[in-house]
Amino acid sequence: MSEAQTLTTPDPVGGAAAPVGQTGTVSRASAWRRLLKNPMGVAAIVLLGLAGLAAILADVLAPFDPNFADLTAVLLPPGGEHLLGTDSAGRDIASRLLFGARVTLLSAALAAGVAIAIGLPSGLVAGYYGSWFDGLSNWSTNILMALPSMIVLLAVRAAIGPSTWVSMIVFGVLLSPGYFRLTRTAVQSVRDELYVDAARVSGLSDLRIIGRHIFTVVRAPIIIQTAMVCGIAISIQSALEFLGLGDPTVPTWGVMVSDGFRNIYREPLNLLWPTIAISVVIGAFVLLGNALRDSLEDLEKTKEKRTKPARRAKVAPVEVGTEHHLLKVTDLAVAYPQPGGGRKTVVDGVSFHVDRNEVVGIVGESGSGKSQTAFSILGLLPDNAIIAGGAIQFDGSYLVAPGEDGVSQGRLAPLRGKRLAYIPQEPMSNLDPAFTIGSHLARPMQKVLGLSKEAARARALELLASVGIPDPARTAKAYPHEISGGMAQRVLIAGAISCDPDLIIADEPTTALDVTVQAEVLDVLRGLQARLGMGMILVTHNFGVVADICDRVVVMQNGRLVEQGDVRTILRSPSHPYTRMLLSSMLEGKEPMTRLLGAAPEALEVAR
Ligand SMILES: Nc1ncnc2c1ncn2[C@@H]1O[C@H](COP(=O)(O)OP(=O)(O)OP(=O)(O)O)[C@@H](O)[C@H]1O
Repeated sequence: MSEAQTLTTPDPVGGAAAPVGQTGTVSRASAWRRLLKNPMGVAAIVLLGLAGLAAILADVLAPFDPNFADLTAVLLPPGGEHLLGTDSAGRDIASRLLFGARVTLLSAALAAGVAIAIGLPSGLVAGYYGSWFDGLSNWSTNILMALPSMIVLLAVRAAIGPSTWVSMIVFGVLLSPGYFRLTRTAVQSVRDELYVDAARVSGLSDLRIIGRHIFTVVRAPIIIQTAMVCGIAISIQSALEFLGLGDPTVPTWGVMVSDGFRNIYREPLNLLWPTIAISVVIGAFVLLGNALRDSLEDLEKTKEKRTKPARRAKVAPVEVGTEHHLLKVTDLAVAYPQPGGGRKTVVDGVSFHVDRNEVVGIVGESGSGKSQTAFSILGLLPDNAIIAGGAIQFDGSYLVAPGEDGVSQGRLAPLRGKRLAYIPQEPMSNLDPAFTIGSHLARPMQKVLGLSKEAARARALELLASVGIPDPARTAKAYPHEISGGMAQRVLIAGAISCDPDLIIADEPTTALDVTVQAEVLDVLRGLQARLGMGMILVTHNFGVVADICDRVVVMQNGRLVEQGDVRTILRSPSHPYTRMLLSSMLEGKEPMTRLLGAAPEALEVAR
C-alpha cells in the first residue's frame, strides 16, 4: 500500500521518462555514497566546493575592491601586489575573479530556481491531473520553447538595461519548459501505478500523494537537470557579457572575458583567467550531472504499469438501500466507448451481495469481467469507463445510484482506508520502493486513523506478526526489494486489515506467488477474515482457491454472471456448462494449487 492503504497497496517507483529514471527506491544515503565513490562526482564536488568557497569568502580573500580602478596600473602582468595582474581599467584581476564567482554562481542558481519554481509545480499538476490544465500548460510551454532565447534576452536587455539578475530571471522562465516536460512525463509514468491508486483509495489527499509518492519520482531527474541548467545559465550569462551586454558595474567572469578579449594582444593572460574559471565551473556542473545520473541509474528499480485512476463522478444524494447487505451489486453494467463510436460492454447485468463474515468468490477465466466488477466497487475503473447500468450499495448507501454513470468519489472517500480495503494481485509492484515496510504500514494509520507515530509503529509490528511475518521488527525496517513476494503479499494483507475494514476486496491475491507460498497466504487470509468477521470478495480464476476459502461463489463468463450460490452446492452440482468446464479443468490438474487438487467434487465437500 502506499502511505495509505487499505483499499490499499502500492508499488515501486520508477521513473521512466527522464534519462535517469527514478529515485524511488533506494535510500538517499545509498545514492550519495555511490556519488562519492565516483571519481567524476568527487572531482565535480571539489571544484564546485572551491568555487563556492571563493564566492562566500570573496570579501575576506580578495586583496582589492573588485571595482577599484587604478589608472596608473593598467594591464599589469601577474606579479607583485596584483597576483594575476590588472585589467584595462587597472582593476585587480584576482579580486574580480573571486567576486565574479559569487555573481556567476548566484545568477546560475537564480535561473535554475526560477525555472524550477515554474516548471516543477506546473509539471506535477499537469502530469497528475491532466485535463484542461495539462492542455493549457502544454500550449504555453510550446510557445516558450519556440522563442529564441538569445533574441529574447537581447530584447529584454534593450528594454530594461544591462542587469545580470533580470537576464537570469528571464532565462529561468525560458528554461522552465524543460522542467515542466521532465516532471510531467515522469509523473504521467507513475500516476497510474498501483501504489498511487492505493494511496488514492486509502483516502490520502492529492497533495499528500503528490508530495510523498509522486515527487519522489521526479526528485532525481530534477536534481540532475539542475546541474546541467546551472552550467547552461553560466555559459549564456558569460556569452551575453562577452558581447558587451552585461552590467559593467558588476564584476563577473563574462565581463572579464570581454575585457580580456579586447586587450588580447597586449595582455593575453587576462583572457585566460576568467575563461579557465568559466570552463572549470561549467565542466564541474556537467560532471556532477553525469555522476548523479550514474549513481541513480544504478539504483533504479523496475516496475509495471496498470490502468487506473478513479473517475470523478457527479455527487448524487445518498439513499438508503431497501435490502440490507454489507455490499449489494444490482444489475451492474460497465462499458467503454469505442474509437469508431458505440460502446463495448465488459460487465453486463451482474448482481450479487456480500454479507459480513462471509467470503464471496468471483471466479471466471481471464477477461470474464471479474476485475472490472471489483474495480467498479472500489472506484478504480479507468477514466473512460462508464457504469452503463445498475447500482452498488455499501452498507445501505449507494456508491453508484441507479442512473449514475460512475462511482461517487465523494461517497467513497470516507470509506476508503476505514471500511473498505483492497489486496491487489502483484505484491511487489504495490509497494513503493522509496519507503520501508514499516513506513508503508504506519503512515496510513497515522493519517487515516489518526494514530500517533509511536502507536502506528507498534500497531504495524502487531499487524506484521498477525500475518505470520517471523521477525516483524526487522521486516519493518526493510525496503520492499529486500523482502520476498510472499512476504510482500503478507505486508499488503497487513495493510489492508490495519483499519479493521468491514469489506476486503482481494484481486487474485495469490496469483503472482510461488505455488508453495500461495497456500500459506490463503491460510493467512482465511484466518484473519474469520477472526475479524469481515466480508470478503475474492477475485480469482482458480476454483481451487474458491473451494478452499469461499462461502459463496459468483461465476462469470464474458462479462455476465452465469451462476452463483453456495460453494458446496456449486462444486457438487454445477448447473451451468461453463462452471462445469471450469471445475473439470481444475480437477484435471490444470490449476495445481490447493488441497482440492485431484479431488472429485464429492471429495471437495468432505475436504471442507
Ligand atoms: N480500459 C479498458 N478499456 C476497454 N476494455 C477494457 C479495459 N479494461 C478491461 N477491459 C476489458 O474488460 C474485459 C474484462 O476485463 P477484466 O480485467 O475484468 O477481466 P478479468 O476477468 O479480471 O480477467 P483477468 O483475470 O485477466 O484480469 C476484458 O475483455 C478486457 O479487455
